[in-house]
Amino acid sequence: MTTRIKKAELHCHIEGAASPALVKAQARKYNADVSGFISDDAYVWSDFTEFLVAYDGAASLFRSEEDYALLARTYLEGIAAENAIYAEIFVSPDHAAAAGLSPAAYFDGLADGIAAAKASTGIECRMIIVGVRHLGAEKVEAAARLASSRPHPLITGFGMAGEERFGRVADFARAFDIARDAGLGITIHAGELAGAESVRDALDHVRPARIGHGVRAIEDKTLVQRIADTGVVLEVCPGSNLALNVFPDIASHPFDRLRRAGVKVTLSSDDPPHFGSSIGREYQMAADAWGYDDAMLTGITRTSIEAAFLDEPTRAFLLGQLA
Ligand SMILES: Nc1ncnc2[nH]cnc12
Ligand SMILES: [Zn+2]
Repeated sequence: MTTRIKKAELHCHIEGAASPALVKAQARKYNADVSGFISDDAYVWSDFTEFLVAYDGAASLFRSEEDYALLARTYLEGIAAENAIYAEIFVSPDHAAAAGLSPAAYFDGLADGIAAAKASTGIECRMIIVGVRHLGAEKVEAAARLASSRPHPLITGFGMAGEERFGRVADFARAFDIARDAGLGITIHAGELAGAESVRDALDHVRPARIGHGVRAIEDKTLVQRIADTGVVLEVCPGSNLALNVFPDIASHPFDRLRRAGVKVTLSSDDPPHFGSSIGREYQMAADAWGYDDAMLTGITRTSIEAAFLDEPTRAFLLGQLA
């Protein structure tokens, strides 16, 4: 069993971490109807486009600092119970604004939840502001400018999520230049819904430290070698890739092939309750599918913490817990 392995998660959308039960409680609080995307305590969607509708619907029910503090604390205490010692969460000011929350209230609410979970479990957490690709380059640049103002000490990165098939990566290059120039860690979703060319574009135009997913790079051997040579870290989310049918089954998932090719791979759950997953389940699935032992899995956690958008003292402290 992998329960005793110390874990880390680099790729989890905080609005996507809200369980159906929590969203239903929020719906009662705000007298909202969620039957369009929740049924029998499960999210209801059949493809990525419908997933985004459910995601946005859930996000719309977190409307105050207290709501977000509850969401962050619930998620972090839940993964700490699975022996996670570190997490980075994607936070979306565009979703908060759509729910009527200012960036400051959004970040303060999340930070309150992060502090509460750290006090109760010791888990460390940092935030990555994401632009939403299908809202267009102007909105993503606005998110990058917000991130570059360094609005909260726990915000250490900038990324982009949303519909990968919208627009071209080059359209967003300026947003990433703004964020990189402000000293933020850079990650971008690529190679999930679009193929190897999406990953190549991300490397060429964004020069990220990490790529969200990146798994369809496997379609191009020279690209895999380029990723291995450059040391760009992949935030791999196998449960998400199976649920969204990026790959039909775990046997065809390229996680282990990428690792054997020298690519730095990590494990995350992306939007855990949507995909019937959690960081604990991702580690167990890796152990079951690819025969990873405790040392291998701890090595994956070490890769995550080495790639984390973190200050060095905190990184050293976390790595010390793996020794
Ligand atoms: N898997 C995913 N891909 C792109 N955008 C997302 N937002 C939340 N989950 C996502
Ligand atoms: Zn994601």
